Amino acid sequence: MLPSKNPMTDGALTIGIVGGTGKMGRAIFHESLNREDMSTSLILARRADLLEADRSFTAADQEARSPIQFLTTVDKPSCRVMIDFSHPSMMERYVPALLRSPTPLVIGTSGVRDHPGFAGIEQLSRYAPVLAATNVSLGMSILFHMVKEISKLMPISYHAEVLDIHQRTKREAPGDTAKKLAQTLAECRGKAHQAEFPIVMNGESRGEGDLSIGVQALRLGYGVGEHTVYFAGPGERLELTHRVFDRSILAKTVLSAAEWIVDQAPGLYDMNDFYGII
Ligand SMILES: NC(=O)C1=CN([C@@H]2O[C@H](COP(=O)(O)OP(=O)(O)OC[C@H]3O[C@@H](n4cnc5c(N)ncnc54)[C@H](O)[C@@H]3O)[C@@H](O)[C@H]2O)C=CC1
Ligand SMILES: O=C(O)C1=N[C@H](C(=O)O)C[C@H](O)C1
Repeated sequence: MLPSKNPMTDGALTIGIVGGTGKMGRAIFHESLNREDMSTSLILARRADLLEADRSFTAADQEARSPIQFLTTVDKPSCRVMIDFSHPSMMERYVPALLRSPTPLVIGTSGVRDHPGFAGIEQLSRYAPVLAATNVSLGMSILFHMVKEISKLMPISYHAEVLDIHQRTKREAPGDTAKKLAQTLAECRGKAHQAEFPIVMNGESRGEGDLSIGVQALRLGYGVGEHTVYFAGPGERLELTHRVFDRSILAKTVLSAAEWIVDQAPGLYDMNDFYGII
């Protein structure tokens, strides 16, 4: 680890941001500037993104309390905790370094669990604490809890569907949260009714007695994220919606989660562990 030479940052928790050029990465960096007890020491991104973002990075560097390393590959982590909100392909650029020098990690990038690089994350979790966070919002952790409870009560004849709405440029459609909501519905409804509830993407018209759980995605506009779980039966429909209005609230939570994860024992954690939700 690089020692801090700046009295302003001595004792501060140093963070590395993978995907620091992206919407979440920038939000996390800017929130870190509001934290006296934190300091960004490393930003990892693709070369093209670093070059494109050159001007704003110069400004970011000037705004920061200590010098930032801008890297395309990490050889030795110069941070106490790494934070990854990027693309699954980025894992190969820093996970080997974290394995060599076990370093706590918060990873919120979508699609990582389906990527071969996740084996490295699982390996890392044997030596350092890792928080793999599909969705960092408190409201979303509570929504998952509600979905589990409602699934026990909802009759088998009621149809369940998930709608995922995100900004036009989001890469995944549907996203990880929507898929995980559908999996949770399938598991919990399956257990409650001793039946199989298949998951279908972009579900078309189905028979009334079809138990499948459809997942739909809309990609439009510039907002953050919105998920709705529907339960519909004769003459009624229950809708549970979670909306994020501002990325800065996600970034604040990520920093609190980073602070939390450094104090945990090695292992793979999720946001329920952070929030203390069973
Ligand atoms: N867990 C959670 O609560 C949240 C998760 N996310 C996830 O975090 C990730 C980043 O989200 P945003 O910042 O909105 O995305 P973005 O598109 O604004 O930024 C993506 C970042 O990844 C980097 N990158 C590296 N390789 C890439 C590739 N092959 N293709 C595209 N980008 C590449 C880009 O340089 C950039 O820094 C996504 O997977 C998103 O779903 C976003 C918000 C909340
Ligand atoms: O890309 C995003 O923005 C988000 N992605 C995550 C997902 O799709 O699960 C979480 C959140 O909805 C924001």
